[in-house]
Amino acid sequence: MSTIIVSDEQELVNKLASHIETIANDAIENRGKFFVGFSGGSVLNNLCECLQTVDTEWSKWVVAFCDERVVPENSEDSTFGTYKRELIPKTKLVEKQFIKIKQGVSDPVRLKANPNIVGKRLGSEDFVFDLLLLGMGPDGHTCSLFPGHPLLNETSLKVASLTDSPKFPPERITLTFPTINKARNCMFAICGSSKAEMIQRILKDNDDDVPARRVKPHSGSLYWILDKHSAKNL
Ligand SMILES: O=C1O[C@H](COP(=O)(O)O)[C@@H](O)[C@H](O)[C@H]1O
Repeated sequence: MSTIIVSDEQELVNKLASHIETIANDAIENRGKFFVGFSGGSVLNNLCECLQTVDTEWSKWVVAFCDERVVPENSEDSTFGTYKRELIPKTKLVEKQFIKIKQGVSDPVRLKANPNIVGKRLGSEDFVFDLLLLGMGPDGHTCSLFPGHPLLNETSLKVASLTDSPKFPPERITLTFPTINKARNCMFAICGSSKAEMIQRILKDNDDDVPARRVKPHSGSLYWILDKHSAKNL
């Protein structure tokens, strides 16, 4: 595991950019494509900023989501919708490179079908993400895997739906730990003192009750890029 502590958000954005560029270009050189998972929440702004400086073959990228909120694409809560508005116009990524969920589906039967659609697009049993770019909430959740939620213990589904997210909106689709922990690289980018207590519980107290602490790639690399405020208790 690598823990990288930087002085401010701008430095965090620069570090993210250089790590993403290295991992993406290595994947493209060795396997011809780069499979990456983007997160929502505050890390989305850091990613939209840093990706504009990355030097890569954009056409080789395939982008999925670590989690997505089941809301219409034009909602400001839609993770894909926000990347569509904030990132696509500023890079050479195009919409068809994104593996999206069916947006705005709210009835439980169709919602349950959504993970299958996403799961199919993620390919065969041995599908592996090259990189998951992860955030963490002040309660320690990552993706849409919340403290105490039964999905923390999911062992068979690659992608799951939930209708009881404690954070708005309640209906979401999320990668599960079996998929997350198969990734070649998992990279958290965390800013702000509201995350300091959870960072302490994860990196100092080794507290497995915190969902983000359960990100432990089996044979991949784990990075925590922290600003000095989130790292203040370490
Ligand atoms: O709801 C979500 O929250 C987490 C953390 O977001 P933050 O705004 O507290 O940084 C995010 O990683 C996840 O993708 C998102 O759907």
